[in-house]
Amino acid sequence: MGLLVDGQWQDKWYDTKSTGGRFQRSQSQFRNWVTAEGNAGPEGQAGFAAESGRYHLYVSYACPWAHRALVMRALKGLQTHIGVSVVHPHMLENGWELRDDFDGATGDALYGFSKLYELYLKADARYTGRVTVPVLWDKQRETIVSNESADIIRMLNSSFDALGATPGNYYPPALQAQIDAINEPVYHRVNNGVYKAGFATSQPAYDEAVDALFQQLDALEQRLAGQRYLVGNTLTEADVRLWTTLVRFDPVYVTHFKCDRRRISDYPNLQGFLKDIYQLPGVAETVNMAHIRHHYFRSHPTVNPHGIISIGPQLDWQTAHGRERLGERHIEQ
Ligand SMILES: N[C@@H](CCC(=O)N[C@@H](CS)C(=O)NCC(=O)O)C(=O)O
Repeated sequence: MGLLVDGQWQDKWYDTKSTGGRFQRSQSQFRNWVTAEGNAGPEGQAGFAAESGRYHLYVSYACPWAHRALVMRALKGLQTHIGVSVVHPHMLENGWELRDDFDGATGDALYGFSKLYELYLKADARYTGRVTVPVLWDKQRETIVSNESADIIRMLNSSFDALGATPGNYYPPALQAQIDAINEPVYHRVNNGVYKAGFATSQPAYDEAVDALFQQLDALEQRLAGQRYLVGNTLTEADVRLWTTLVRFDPVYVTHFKCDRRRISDYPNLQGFLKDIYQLPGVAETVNMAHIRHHYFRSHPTVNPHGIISIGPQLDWQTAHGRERLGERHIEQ
């Protein structure tokens, strides 16, 4: 685990001294936007034109943020238009490594780099910051379009439709306010909440994070009692964003990040929701549990010094979820 400082790699764990033991996630820095025609992004970001074969995703199967991008790529049927390189699950002194000596890890399909930070340096030789996945890479300009998953999934959702993407709008204009409203607490209390609990280095920091996490999961359980998805019966990006954390919860976060008040399998509605999305076409193939479990248990020596991988629960997400009773799934066109 480390970061680049003015183009130099430094092996450093997260600094929680100045924040009372609280983990703070840094902001992503590459924030350009792929649009259908190459026009500017929604907030004026530099535009890159959508073209088949031009963009490449660097992901980790372990990472919930990168997983969002893989799910959206599958829902939109973009597998033939956007290639993928998968990092090795262990993230240690060199950060993410582009090795292929673990089933499912591909190495670097474009440059043969062995470390992800080399790709960041190709985009910006003096980059300062963390070296994270996902990365959306432009093979034409040889630079990073974006390393922010929240933005990348919106680009995949809407910018590639003219190239023959699978129809479906997971961030439709009429629902954007509702999607944004639920994304906010889900991000802070759940997606990032599990990390805040797991990486806390003081009791108050941990207590705050787990309290907020389980309050939010309880609220989501209630919300999903009367509707199939987070925004009515329409499947949206908000569901994808919650789902990648739920998938990792019972097999990893309960033990490794000490999120052990309840399991997702103790929440009937969240568990049904998890299965419902898992069973969508193309989605189960994006879940690689060996990468998920090896990554977390082996990559955080401050949390799990001996790297023992726990036995873990038996998961059965292919069985009936019963969520049809709440109504038919709607996908906005
Ligand atoms: N805000 C980013 C966060 C991405 C992120 O933090 N990814 C983690 C893996 S789960 C990572 O690459 N961490 C490496 C590090 O922090 O050095 C996004 O959503 O794209």
